[in-house]
Amino acid sequence: MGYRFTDLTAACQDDWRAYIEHDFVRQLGQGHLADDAFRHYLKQDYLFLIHFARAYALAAYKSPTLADLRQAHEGLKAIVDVELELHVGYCREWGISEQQLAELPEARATLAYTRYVLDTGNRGDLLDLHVALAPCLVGYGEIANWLNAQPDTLRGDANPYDAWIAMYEGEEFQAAMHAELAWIDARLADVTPARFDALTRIFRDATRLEIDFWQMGLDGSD
Ligand SMILES: Cc1ncc(C[n+]2csc(CCO)c2C)c(N)n1
Repeated sequence: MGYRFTDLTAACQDDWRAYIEHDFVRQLGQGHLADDAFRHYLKQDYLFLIHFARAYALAAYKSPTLADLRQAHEGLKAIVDVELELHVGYCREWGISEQQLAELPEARATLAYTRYVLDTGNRGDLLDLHVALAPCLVGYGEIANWLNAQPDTLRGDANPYDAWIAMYEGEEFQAAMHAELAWIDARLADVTPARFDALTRIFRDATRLEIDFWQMGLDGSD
């Protein structure tokens, strides 16, 4: 007993590295990711964010305390009022209109990942749901930090994806990531080994679905 978040990543180290260091991420960092791969990713990510907002609404429903309810409410507001607006603006810069976003067919990788998270939250409790969301929240912060540690990562105007890296290395996002880590660490401190194994399965599934999401971007698959 006395588990921490790092025990989850350690328990599925190969999948976690395959997610953080995926070819999509490497190519984005080096600035030579194909435009169309990034556009496909951006479009599907719009749908992903909508379902992610629903997952925060589910977290509100699953909240046993006022503090948890407030946290879920803040997360939902941040996605609906800020992130989705930013995303729509970012898509526009990449030539994707709001009309196009509204009419998008959902790719299988998006369907699989988002519905998996919602189903896990429905079946389980608030900790199950947070663990299903963790690869998304914590992973993107770690990806930005990993990219910054690579000598072949290109920063500034020379890299068309610089703004993407900047968003996730930014103070605000990194602070949200650390708050989530602290929340999960506090909950994991007193789970049993059997419960930790069950949470590890959720974390691994969600991490593998993140890998599929990157691969969908590279392959342009629907
Ligand atoms: C497939 C996919 N996975 C993770 C993220 C990152 N992300 C989405 S919502 C959110 C938290 C916002 O409060 C974060 C970090 C993404 N955009 N797309």
